[in-house]
Amino acid sequence: MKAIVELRQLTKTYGKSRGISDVTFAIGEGEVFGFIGPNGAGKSTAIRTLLNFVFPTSGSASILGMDIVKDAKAIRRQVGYLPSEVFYYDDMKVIDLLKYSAAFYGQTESKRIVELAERLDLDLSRKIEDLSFGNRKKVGIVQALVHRPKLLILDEPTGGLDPLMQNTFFELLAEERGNGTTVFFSSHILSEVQKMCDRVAIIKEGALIKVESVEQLLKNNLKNITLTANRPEAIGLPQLSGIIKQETSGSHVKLLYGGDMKALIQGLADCAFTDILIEEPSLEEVFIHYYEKE
Ligand SMILES: Nc1ncnc2c1ncn2[C@@H]1O[C@H](COP(=O)(O)OP(=O)(O)OP(=O)(O)O)[C@@H](O)[C@H]1O
Repeated sequence: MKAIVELRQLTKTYGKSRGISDVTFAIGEGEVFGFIGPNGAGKSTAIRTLLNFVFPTSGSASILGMDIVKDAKAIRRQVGYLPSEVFYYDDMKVIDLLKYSAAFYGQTESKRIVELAERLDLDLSRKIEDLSFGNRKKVGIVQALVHRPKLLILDEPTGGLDPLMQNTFFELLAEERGNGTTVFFSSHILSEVQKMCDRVAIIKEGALIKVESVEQLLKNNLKNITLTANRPEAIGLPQLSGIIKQETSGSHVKLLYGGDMKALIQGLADCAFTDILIEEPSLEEVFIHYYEKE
Protein backbone atom coordinates (compact mmCIF):
# COMPACT_ATOMS: atom_id res chain seq x y z
CA MET A 1 0.00 0.00 0.00
CA LYS A 2 1.48 3.33 -1.10
CA ALA A 3 1.51 5.77 1.83
CA ILE A 4 0.02 9.17 1.00
CA VAL A 5 0.49 10.49 4.53
CA GLU A 6 3.16 9.17 6.88
CA LEU A 7 3.86 10.36 10.43
CA ARG A 8 7.01 9.13 12.14
CA GLN A 9 7.18 9.81 15.88
CA LEU A 10 5.75 13.24 15.17
CA THR A 11 5.82 15.44 18.26
CA LYS A 12 4.69 19.01 18.78
CA THR A 13 4.77 20.76 22.11
CA TYR A 14 3.76 24.37 22.75
CA GLY A 15 6.26 25.40 25.42
CA LYS A 16 5.26 23.30 28.38
CA SER A 17 1.84 22.56 26.96
CA ARG A 18 1.46 19.23 25.17
CA GLY A 19 0.15 19.10 21.63
CA ILE A 20 0.96 15.65 20.23
CA SER A 21 3.60 13.20 21.32
CA ASP A 22 5.37 10.48 19.35
CA VAL A 23 2.57 9.92 16.83
CA THR A 24 3.29 7.29 14.14
CA PHE A 25 0.85 6.07 11.49
CA ALA A 26 0.42 5.95 7.72
CA ILE A 27 -2.55 6.51 5.43
CA GLY A 28 -2.68 4.52 2.20
CA GLU A 29 -3.70 5.75 -1.23
CA GLY A 30 -7.48 5.97 -1.64
CA GLU A 31 -8.26 5.43 2.04
CA VAL A 32 -10.82 7.44 3.95
CA PHE A 33 -9.07 7.71 7.27
CA GLY A 34 -10.66 9.10 10.41
CA PHE A 35 -8.85 10.81 13.24
CA ILE A 36 -10.90 10.65 16.39
CA GLY A 37 -10.58 11.95 19.91
CA PRO A 38 -12.38 14.40 22.18
CA ASN A 39 -11.71 18.16 22.37
CA GLY A 40 -8.09 18.91 23.13
CA ALA A 41 -6.80 15.42 22.23
CA GLY A 42 -4.43 16.84 19.60
CA LYS A 43 -6.22 16.37 16.28
CA SER A 44 -5.86 19.97 15.06
CA THR A 45 -2.26 20.10 16.27
CA ALA A 46 -1.40 17.02 14.19
CA ILE A 47 -3.11 18.47 11.12
CA ARG A 48 -1.57 21.92 11.56
CA THR A 49 1.86 20.32 11.95
CA LEU A 50 1.35 18.22 8.82
CA LEU A 51 0.53 21.37 6.85
CA ASN A 52 3.47 23.24 8.39
CA PHE A 53 1.40 25.95 10.06
CA VAL A 54 3.42 24.99 13.14
CA PHE A 55 6.84 23.32 13.22
CA PRO A 56 7.30 19.84 14.61
CA THR A 57 9.27 19.70 17.87
CA SER A 58 10.69 16.31 16.86
CA GLY A 59 9.97 13.41 14.55
CA SER A 60 9.07 13.80 10.89
CA ALA A 61 6.28 13.28 8.41
CA SER A 62 5.66 13.21 4.70
CA ILE A 63 2.69 13.88 2.45
CA LEU A 64 2.58 12.50 -1.11
CA GLY A 65 6.20 11.49 -0.56
CA MET A 66 7.31 15.05 0.30
CA ASP A 67 8.72 16.28 3.60
CA ILE A 68 6.21 18.38 5.56
CA VAL A 69 8.79 21.04 6.48
CA LYS A 70 11.09 21.18 3.44
CA ASP A 71 8.36 20.77 0.85
CA ALA A 72 5.53 22.59 2.63
CA LYS A 73 4.72 24.90 -0.28
CA ALA A 74 4.50 22.12 -2.85
CA ILE A 75 2.38 20.07 -0.46
CA ARG A 76 -0.14 22.89 0.07
CA ARG A 77 -0.69 23.18 -3.67
CA GLN A 78 -1.63 19.52 -3.91
CA VAL A 79 -3.76 19.13 -0.84
CA GLY A 80 -7.31 20.30 -0.17
CA TYR A 81 -7.55 21.57 3.41
CA LEU A 82 -10.60 22.53 5.41
CA PRO A 83 -9.68 24.08 8.77
CA SER A 84 -12.01 23.63 11.75
CA GLU A 85 -12.63 27.38 11.77
CA VAL A 86 -12.55 29.36 8.59
CA PHE A 87 -11.45 32.99 8.51
CA TYR A 88 -11.75 35.18 5.44
CA TYR A 89 -11.51 38.75 4.24
CA ASP A 90 -15.04 39.76 5.16
CA ASP A 91 -15.32 42.43 2.52
CA MET A 92 -14.98 40.02 -0.42
CA LYS A 93 -17.75 38.38 -2.40
CA VAL A 94 -17.84 34.58 -2.16
CA ILE A 95 -17.24 34.14 -5.90
CA ASP A 96 -14.20 36.45 -5.87
CA LEU A 97 -12.67 34.68 -2.90
CA LEU A 98 -13.21 31.29 -4.50
CA LYS A 99 -11.80 32.41 -7.87
CA TYR A 100 -8.79 33.82 -6.06
CA SER A 101 -8.09 30.60 -4.23
CA ALA A 102 -8.75 28.46 -7.33
CA ALA A 103 -6.15 30.56 -9.14
CA PHE A 104 -3.66 29.68 -6.38
CA TYR A 105 -4.09 26.08 -7.46
CA GLY A 106 -3.74 27.00 -11.14
CA GLN A 107 -7.47 26.75 -11.90
CA THR A 108 -8.77 29.60 -14.01
CA GLU A 109 -12.28 28.51 -14.94
CA SER A 110 -15.21 28.82 -12.53
CA LYS A 111 -17.23 25.79 -13.70
CA ARG A 112 -16.24 23.64 -10.75
CA ILE A 113 -16.91 26.48 -8.28
CA VAL A 114 -20.41 26.96 -9.67
CA GLU A 115 -21.11 23.21 -9.61
CA LEU A 116 -19.97 22.80 -6.02
CA ALA A 117 -21.82 25.92 -4.88
CA GLU A 118 -25.04 24.60 -6.43
CA ARG A 119 -24.65 21.25 -4.70
CA LEU A 120 -24.07 22.98 -1.38
CA ASP A 121 -26.75 25.62 -1.92
CA LEU A 122 -24.19 28.40 -1.49
CA ASP A 123 -24.99 31.86 -2.85
CA LEU A 124 -21.85 33.01 -4.68
CA SER A 125 -22.95 36.62 -4.94
CA ARG A 126 -23.10 37.26 -1.17
CA LYS A 127 -20.41 39.04 0.76
CA ILE A 128 -18.42 36.90 3.20
CA GLU A 129 -19.37 39.20 6.10
CA ASP A 130 -23.06 38.38 5.54
CA LEU A 131 -22.59 34.62 5.77
CA SER A 132 -23.58 32.44 8.71
CA PHE A 133 -21.02 30.06 10.27
CA GLY A 134 -22.47 27.14 8.28
CA ASN A 135 -22.30 29.06 4.99
CA ARG A 136 -18.70 30.04 5.70
CA LYS A 137 -18.01 26.37 6.22
CA LYS A 138 -19.47 25.68 2.77
CA VAL A 139 -17.06 28.25 1.29
CA GLY A 140 -14.26 26.31 2.98
CA ILE A 141 -15.53 23.04 1.52
CA VAL A 142 -15.61 24.46 -2.02
CA GLN A 143 -12.11 25.84 -1.46
CA ALA A 144 -10.84 22.44 -0.36
CA LEU A 145 -12.42 20.59 -3.29
CA VAL A 146 -12.03 23.08 -6.12
CA HIS A 147 -8.74 21.78 -7.53
CA ARG A 148 -9.62 18.07 -7.26
CA PRO A 149 -6.73 17.39 -4.88
CA LYS A 150 -5.15 13.95 -4.46
CA LEU A 151 -5.48 14.33 -0.70
CA LEU A 152 -8.18 16.04 1.36
CA ILE A 153 -7.39 17.00 4.95
CA LEU A 154 -10.55 18.03 6.77
CA ASP A 155 -10.58 19.24 10.35
CA GLU A 156 -14.03 18.70 11.92
CA PRO A 157 -15.68 19.20 8.53
CA THR A 158 -19.36 18.98 9.47
CA GLY A 159 -19.40 21.52 12.33
CA GLY A 160 -22.07 24.13 11.57
CA LEU A 161 -23.70 22.18 8.72
CA ASP A 162 -27.34 21.16 9.11
CA PRO A 163 -28.14 17.43 8.69
CA LEU A 164 -29.24 17.82 5.04
CA MET A 165 -26.00 19.62 4.19
CA GLN A 166 -23.99 17.03 6.09
CA ASN A 167 -25.53 14.42 3.79
CA THR A 168 -24.65 16.42 0.68
CA PHE A 169 -21.14 16.87 2.02
CA PHE A 170 -20.74 13.13 2.57
CA GLU A 171 -22.06 12.46 -0.94
CA LEU A 172 -19.38 14.80 -2.27
CA LEU A 173 -16.76 12.97 -0.22
CA ALA A 174 -17.96 9.61 -1.52
CA GLU A 175 -17.62 10.92 -5.09
CA GLU A 176 -14.10 12.13 -4.35
CA ARG A 177 -13.23 8.76 -2.89
CA GLY A 178 -14.68 7.14 -6.05
CA ASN A 179 -12.18 9.19 -8.04
CA GLY A 180 -9.32 7.82 -5.94
CA THR A 181 -8.87 10.79 -3.60
CA THR A 182 -7.40 9.98 -0.19
CA VAL A 183 -9.30 11.58 2.67
CA PHE A 184 -8.02 12.30 6.18
CA PHE A 185 -10.63 13.78 8.44
CA SER A 186 -10.79 14.54 12.11
CA SER A 187 -14.00 14.29 14.04
CA HIS A 188 -15.47 13.65 17.41
CA ILE A 189 -18.77 12.58 15.84
CA LEU A 190 -18.38 8.85 15.78
CA SER A 191 -21.46 8.02 13.70
CA GLU A 192 -20.01 9.95 10.75
CA VAL A 193 -16.63 8.29 11.19
CA GLN A 194 -18.36 4.89 11.32
CA LYS A 195 -20.29 5.69 8.13
CA MET A 196 -17.42 7.10 6.07
CA CYS A 197 -14.07 5.70 7.15
CA ASP A 198 -12.09 2.62 6.25
CA ARG A 199 -9.68 3.02 9.17
CA VAL A 200 -9.36 5.27 12.18
CA ALA A 201 -6.64 6.50 14.49
CA ILE A 202 -7.77 7.15 18.06
CA ILE A 203 -5.85 9.87 19.89
CA LYS A 204 -5.94 10.57 23.61
CA GLU A 205 -4.09 13.34 25.43
CA GLY A 206 -1.74 13.82 22.49
CA ALA A 207 -0.78 10.16 22.12
CA LEU A 208 -2.03 7.59 19.65
CA ILE A 209 -3.82 4.73 21.35
CA LYS A 210 -5.08 2.70 18.41
CA VAL A 211 -5.04 2.51 14.61
CA GLU A 212 -7.58 0.02 13.36
CA SER A 213 -10.10 -0.61 10.60
CA VAL A 214 -13.61 0.45 11.57
CA GLU A 215 -14.76 -3.08 10.78
CA GLN A 216 -12.19 -4.56 13.16
CA LEU A 217 -12.98 -2.05 15.90
CA LEU A 218 -16.62 -3.03 15.74
CA LYS A 219 -15.79 -6.72 15.59
CA ASN A 220 -13.55 -6.73 18.62
CA ASN A 221 -15.77 -9.12 20.42
CA LEU A 222 -17.72 -6.58 22.41
CA LYS A 223 -21.46 -7.19 22.59
CA ASN A 224 -24.38 -5.34 24.05
CA ILE A 225 -26.65 -7.75 25.88
CA THR A 226 -30.10 -6.65 27.01
CA LEU A 227 -32.00 -8.96 29.34
CA THR A 228 -35.68 -8.34 30.04
CA ALA A 229 -36.98 -9.53 33.40
CA ASN A 230 -40.09 -9.11 35.54
CA ARG A 231 -37.83 -8.43 38.54
CA PRO A 232 -34.47 -7.26 37.18
CA GLU A 233 -33.05 -6.94 40.72
CA ALA A 234 -33.59 -10.68 41.22
CA ILE A 235 -32.24 -11.82 37.86
CA GLY A 236 -29.25 -13.59 39.50
CA LEU A 237 -26.43 -12.72 37.08
CA PRO A 238 -23.32 -14.92 37.27
CA GLN A 239 -19.90 -13.42 38.12
CA LEU A 240 -18.17 -13.43 34.74
CA SER A 241 -14.89 -11.67 33.99
CA GLY A 242 -16.21 -10.70 30.52
CA ILE A 243 -18.88 -8.41 31.97
CA ILE A 244 -17.39 -4.94 31.49
CA LYS A 245 -20.41 -2.86 32.40
CA GLN A 246 -23.78 -3.54 33.89
CA GLU A 247 -26.76 -1.25 34.40
CA THR A 248 -30.43 -1.71 35.17
CA SER A 249 -33.16 0.51 33.79
CA GLY A 250 -36.86 -0.33 34.12
CA SER A 251 -37.37 -3.98 33.27
CA HIS A 252 -34.01 -4.26 31.45
CA VAL A 253 -30.54 -5.26 32.56
CA LYS A 254 -27.93 -4.05 30.05
CA LEU A 255 -24.48 -5.58 29.85
CA LEU A 256 -21.41 -4.64 27.84
CA TYR A 257 -19.75 -8.03 27.41
CA GLY A 258 -16.27 -8.77 26.09
CA GLY A 259 -15.65 -12.42 26.98
CA ASP A 260 -16.34 -15.96 25.83
CA MET A 261 -19.91 -16.19 24.46
CA LYS A 262 -20.38 -19.81 25.50
CA ALA A 263 -19.46 -18.96 29.09
CA LEU A 264 -22.05 -16.18 29.03
CA ILE A 265 -24.84 -18.39 27.65
CA GLN A 266 -24.03 -21.13 30.17
CA GLY A 267 -23.89 -18.57 32.98
CA LEU A 268 -27.25 -17.10 31.98
CA ALA A 269 -29.01 -20.47 31.79
CA ASP A 270 -30.28 -20.26 35.38
CA CYS A 271 -31.07 -16.54 35.38
CA ALA A 272 -34.63 -15.29 35.76
CA PHE A 273 -35.13 -13.38 32.49
CA THR A 274 -37.89 -13.47 29.89
CA ASP A 275 -36.07 -12.20 26.81
CA ILE A 276 -32.53 -11.57 25.57
CA LEU A 277 -31.19 -9.30 22.84
CA ILE A 278 -27.55 -9.51 21.68
CA GLU A 279 -26.29 -6.61 19.56
CA GLU A 280 -23.07 -5.15 18.14
CA PRO A 281 -22.08 -2.02 20.04
CA SER A 282 -21.83 1.29 18.18
CA LEU A 283 -18.43 2.81 17.47
CA GLU A 284 -19.25 5.26 20.24
CA GLU A 285 -19.46 2.49 22.83
CA VAL A 286 -16.29 0.84 21.54
CA PHE A 287 -14.53 4.20 21.68
CA ILE A 288 -15.67 4.94 25.24
CA HIS A 289 -14.47 1.47 26.21
CA TYR A 290 -10.97 2.22 24.84
CA TYR A 291 -10.89 5.58 26.50
CA GLU A 292 -11.78 4.14 29.88
CA LYS A 293 -9.41 1.19 29.53
CA GLU A 294 -6.19 2.71 28.16
N1 LIG B 1 -1.37 27.48 20.05
C1 LIG B 1 -1.35 26.73 21.14
N2 LIG B 1 -0.64 27.10 22.23
C2 LIG B 1 -0.60 26.34 23.35
N3 LIG B 1 -1.23 25.16 23.48
C3 LIG B 1 -1.96 24.73 22.44
C4 LIG B 1 -2.06 25.48 21.21
N4 LIG B 1 -2.86 24.80 20.35
C5 LIG B 1 -3.24 23.66 21.00
N5 LIG B 1 -2.70 23.61 22.25
C6 LIG B 1 -2.86 22.52 23.23
O1 LIG B 1 -2.58 21.30 22.59
C7 LIG B 1 -3.50 20.28 22.98
C8 LIG B 1 -4.18 19.69 21.76
O2 LIG B 1 -5.06 20.67 21.20
P1 LIG B 1 -5.75 20.49 19.76
O3 LIG B 1 -6.44 21.77 19.44
O4 LIG B 1 -4.77 19.97 18.81
O5 LIG B 1 -6.84 19.36 20.07
P2 LIG B 1 -8.05 18.85 19.19
O6 LIG B 1 -8.07 17.37 19.34
O7 LIG B 1 -7.97 19.38 17.81
O8 LIG B 1 -9.30 19.46 19.92
P3 LIG B 1 -10.59 20.23 19.35
O9 LIG B 1 -11.51 19.14 18.93
O10 LIG B 1 -11.07 20.97 20.56
O11 LIG B 1 -10.13 21.12 18.23
C9 LIG B 1 -4.46 20.92 23.97
O12 LIG B 1 -3.99 20.62 25.26
C10 LIG B 1 -4.32 22.40 23.67
O13 LIG B 1 -4.56 23.17 24.83
